[in-house]
Amino acid sequence: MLSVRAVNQFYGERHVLWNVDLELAPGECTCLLGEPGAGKTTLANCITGHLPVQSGTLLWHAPGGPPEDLRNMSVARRAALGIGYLPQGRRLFTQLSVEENLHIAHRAVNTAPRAIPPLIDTLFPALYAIRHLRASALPGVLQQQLSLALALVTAPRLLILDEPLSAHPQTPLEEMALLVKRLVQEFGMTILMAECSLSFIRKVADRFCLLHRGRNLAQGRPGQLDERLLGWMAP
Ligand SMILES: Nc1ncnc2c1ncn2[C@@H]1O[C@H](COP(=O)(O)OP(=O)(O)OP(=O)(O)O)[C@@H](O)[C@H]1O
Repeated sequence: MLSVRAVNQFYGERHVLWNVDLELAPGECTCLLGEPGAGKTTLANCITGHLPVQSGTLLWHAPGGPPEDLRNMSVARRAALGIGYLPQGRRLFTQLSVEENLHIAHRAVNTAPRAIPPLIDTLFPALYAIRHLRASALPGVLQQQLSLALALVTAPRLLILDEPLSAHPQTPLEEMALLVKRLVQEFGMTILMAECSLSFIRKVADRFCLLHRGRNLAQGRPGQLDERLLGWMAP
């Protein structure tokens, strides 16, 4: 799905990602681990196009087509290819309705007629039922569902989630884990998720990639996670 090779990124003079490699296989959930400041959000932003990379390659593998280099593509073009992003923190238009928020997110990558895909109704029936209400009028848990729905409304092939548990504190771990598993198993999405909760990672991850100070420290299956590497993580 996506091959990240030898990616380096700087903030000014500061070298933040050092020759990072990451291979995302289709239909798998890969968890990106690392201490605060390890570079997880930076890597996510390099993939979505919100940050440029200084060197390295980002190859997108579409079924049946040649690999495409993402580096010179805009955020919108990458989103149109199928990269969805749920950043940390809620980004809603609070004065607009649920439906208007979804239409804006949908239209950002799709000029097709206004329509909310059935995926949203299926995953978030309570939210869909009150889609005419203003986002500001929703209780916290439904605002969190709406921010998730905004990342999903384009039916991405690769969904990048930046610390969804801490960004959605009112959504219980079990519920979030169930959602992630449904996205992978029922809707065939590939997921890259920055996360710090080990118990959550063990529930949903097919693979992990551990960053430390911007470098790949280890990659593999969750069963290979070495507890000695993870002393900084939440249990
Ligand atoms: N806009 C910026 N300008 C300069 N330095 C930055 C910027 N954003 C992040 N950094 C620095 O880059 C490094 C990597 O930050 P990043 O946010 O990618 O880490 P992270 O692993 O996502 O951390 P967290 O778990 O706290 O979100 C950190 O040292 C951080 O201070």
